[in-house]
Amino acid sequence: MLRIAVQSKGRLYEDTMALLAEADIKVSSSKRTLLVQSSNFPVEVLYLRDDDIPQSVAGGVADLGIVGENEFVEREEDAVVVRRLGFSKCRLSLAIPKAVDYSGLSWFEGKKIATSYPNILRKFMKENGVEADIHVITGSVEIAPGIGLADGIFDIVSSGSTLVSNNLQEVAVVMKSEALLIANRNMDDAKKAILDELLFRIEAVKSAEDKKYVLMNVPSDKVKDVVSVLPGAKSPTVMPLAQEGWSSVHTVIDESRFWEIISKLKELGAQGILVVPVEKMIL
Ligand SMILES: Nc1ncnc2c1ncn2[C@@H]1O[C@H](COP(=O)(O)OP(=O)(O)OP(=O)(O)O)[C@@H](O)[C@H]1O
Ligand SMILES: O=P(O)(O)OC[C@H]1O[C@H](OP(=O)(O)OP(=O)(O)O)[C@H](O)[C@@H]1O
Ligand SMILES: [Mg+2]
Repeated sequence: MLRIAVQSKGRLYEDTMALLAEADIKVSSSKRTLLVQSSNFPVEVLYLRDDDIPQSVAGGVADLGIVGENEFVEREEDAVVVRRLGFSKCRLSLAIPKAVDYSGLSWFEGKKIATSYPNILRKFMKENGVEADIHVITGSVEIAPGIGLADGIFDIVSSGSTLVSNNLQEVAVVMKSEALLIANRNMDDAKKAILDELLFRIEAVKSAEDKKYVLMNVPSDKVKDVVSVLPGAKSPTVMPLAQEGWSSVHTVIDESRFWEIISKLKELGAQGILVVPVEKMIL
């Protein structure tokens, strides 16, 4: 049995649970139980605050964890990054009041910066030869300059709307972050085998993300032209239709490319185009 540490609620929770569900790993998300066994896969989920996930994995309380890169780097715990998961994308940035005329990093010399990420900030400031006064607070960082608690902040930015509503400007991006799957260094072979199966499933889910299965009817004399405008496909499937002179063409493409080629397909006489989501893909 593998134990996987997951955020109990917050920004990571939903995408993490969705990933497990797509990998067909059933776990009830009963809010009061902190340790829940899957009913159809040898894992149990330990629900924690995200701050505690790196340490629990490094120390072996959990075998695996899903945590933001920002939190993992900040905690400086020793665990293996097994896979980047592509969700909860954000960045850690320095921001200062909008009214300030920013002159570059040296502006922060001697200034007070509020943050929940002192280790990352300290390292960055040291590398850049700036001495600042780092003030640690655990939340509501963006209001610190407005209430006179600090001159600037170092915090998570995604859309930037929290900065805007607090009259702040982003002046430097220090690191980019996304959710990571991390693992304890000392898993035994039985646990590694379960991890391999889990990774196989995650791979299948991630490969299918944004992929569409496209089916269309094409005049048989245009099949070659249609195939030549279909991007990336290894080799589309071409089948005769019952109606003579027509063929059915099937392929898998990136959703983003679909809109580029749709008009070309129509020009070539493709009809009855169906676009179907792909759930899993084993390459
Ligand atoms: N606005 C955002 N957009 C995208 N990802 C984000 C955003 N805010 C946070 N994250 C990512 O999600 C992680 C968890 O954020 P959340 O705000 O839920 O943390 P928290 O308040 O510390 O939760 P906890 O109660 O578990 O300690 C962050 O460490 C970061 O990696
Ligand atoms: O750039 P934005 O899109 O505005 O996102 C950034 C904000 O999102 C997070 O907070 P969250 O909304 O999770 O609330 P919290 O402060 O309660 O953690 C983070 O702490 C920032 O404050
Ligand atoms: Mg936290």
